[in-house]
Amino acid sequence: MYQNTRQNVGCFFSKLSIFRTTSNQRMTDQIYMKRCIELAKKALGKTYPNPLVGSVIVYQDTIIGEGYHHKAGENHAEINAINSVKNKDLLKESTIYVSLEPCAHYGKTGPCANKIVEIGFKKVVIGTLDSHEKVNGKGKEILEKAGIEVVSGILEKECQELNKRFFTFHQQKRPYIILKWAQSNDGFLDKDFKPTSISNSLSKQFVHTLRSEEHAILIGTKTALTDNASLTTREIVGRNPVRILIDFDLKVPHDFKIFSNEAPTLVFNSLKNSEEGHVKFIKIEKENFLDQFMQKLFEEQIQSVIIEGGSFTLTEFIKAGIWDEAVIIKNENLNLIHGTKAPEFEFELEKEMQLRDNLLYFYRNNQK
Ligand SMILES: NC(=O)C1=CN([C@@H]2O[C@H](COP(=O)(O)OP(=O)(O)OC[C@H]3O[C@@H](n4cnc5c(N)ncnc54)[C@H](OP(=O)(O)O)[C@@H]3O)[C@@H](O)[C@H]2O)C=CC1
Ligand SMILES: Nc1c(N[C@@H]2O[C@H](COP(=O)(O)O)[C@@H](O)[C@H]2O)[nH]c(=O)[nH]c1=O
Ligand SMILES: [Zn+2]
Repeated sequence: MYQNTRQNVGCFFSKLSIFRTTSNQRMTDQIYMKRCIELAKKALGKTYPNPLVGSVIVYQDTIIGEGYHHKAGENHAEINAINSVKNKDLLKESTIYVSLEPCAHYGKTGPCANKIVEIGFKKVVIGTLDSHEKVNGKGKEILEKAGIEVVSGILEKECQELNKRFFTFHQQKRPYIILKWAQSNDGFLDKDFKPTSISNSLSKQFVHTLRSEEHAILIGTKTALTDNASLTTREIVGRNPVRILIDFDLKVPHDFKIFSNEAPTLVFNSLKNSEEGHVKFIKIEKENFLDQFMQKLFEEQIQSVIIEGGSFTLTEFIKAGIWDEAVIIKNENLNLIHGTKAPEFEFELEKEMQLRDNLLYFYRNNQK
């Protein structure tokens, strides 16, 4: 009996130590995965239509290589991480961490899963599987079939959040939609229907950063006509998003800033289909507009859109429930009394931020 108890206690402690080792390993994996996410984010806004991916290579608890995907057409994260390792002899004894499942298809570069097998890594740790139809578990399968130990789902939620645009695009066959506007204390977008500066210079820089992170930016006809908006990221260093204009009757004159050669522009209209330099006109019916629009943006491979207004355009998306995030900038010291009313928007606040006298409210659509 005493012997049995000792055996049971021994068994309990050995199970506990296995549990401790596994949970320690999981915590270690999370630390390296966090670094993969950090690396991937360096290319935020620059990889379209590709996802953001980061990778680190670990040999005996030391990072010996790091890489991330910089731009579509260039090396994938894993390849950049492998290339960064000085002593390639260590690779066979190393673990490669990657925030997204290694690819299994021939795109502009060869499959990373094959490269990992060819090198013969000891272990692969994956953040999240890739729902892109060309990968979707196939990368993991290649690795496992080659006898490599694969662990997946490390910081899975964070890795999915990292590629929220990419996943929404492939799973829902539409771009990730962010609504954004600035309103006065009394709820107006402008004074007397004329362009009005509501946000301060810090918010403006913040908005230009948001613009640089998204694939495209959208405005409606009236905003283009009233504001002569350029929709660039000139307040910061960052890429200009693709500009999208809804202009059924092609009312916006060709010499307006939205047609400048600083970025490509897509004009959704009811008159013509044509490509004129960096401006593409896409014909669309008014009926059932939003569904058709989402489909056409999917065909154009637009992965995310920040919608900057005006009120009519924003409200159409809010009413249809087609949005993923919203950012509202409020200037509480400004009353405009008369003008374009801000969209009606009553959703649960996720977080807020203060930039001098501007309050920024952030929302996420949980009702999709
Ligand atoms: N403070 C802020 O953050 C912002 C302020 N503004 C201000 O807002 C004002 C303009 O806003 P608003 O008057 O609401 O106009 P919009 O800029 O939203 O333009 C509305 C027009 O766009 C076309 N359109 C857009 N979406 C759709 C759709 N889903 N279906 C059909 N047609 C569509 C229609 O054109 P058509 O009638 O030709 O068919 C519609 O009349 C401006 O004064 C501007 O300065 C604008 C943006 C942001
Ligand atoms: N007035 C206003 C905004 N207006 C938005 O910015 C667009 C102009 O962009 P750009 O031509 O690049 O300066 C304009 O058409 C409208 O969509 N945005 C804000 O953050 N705060 C503001 O106070
Ligand atoms: Zn790859």
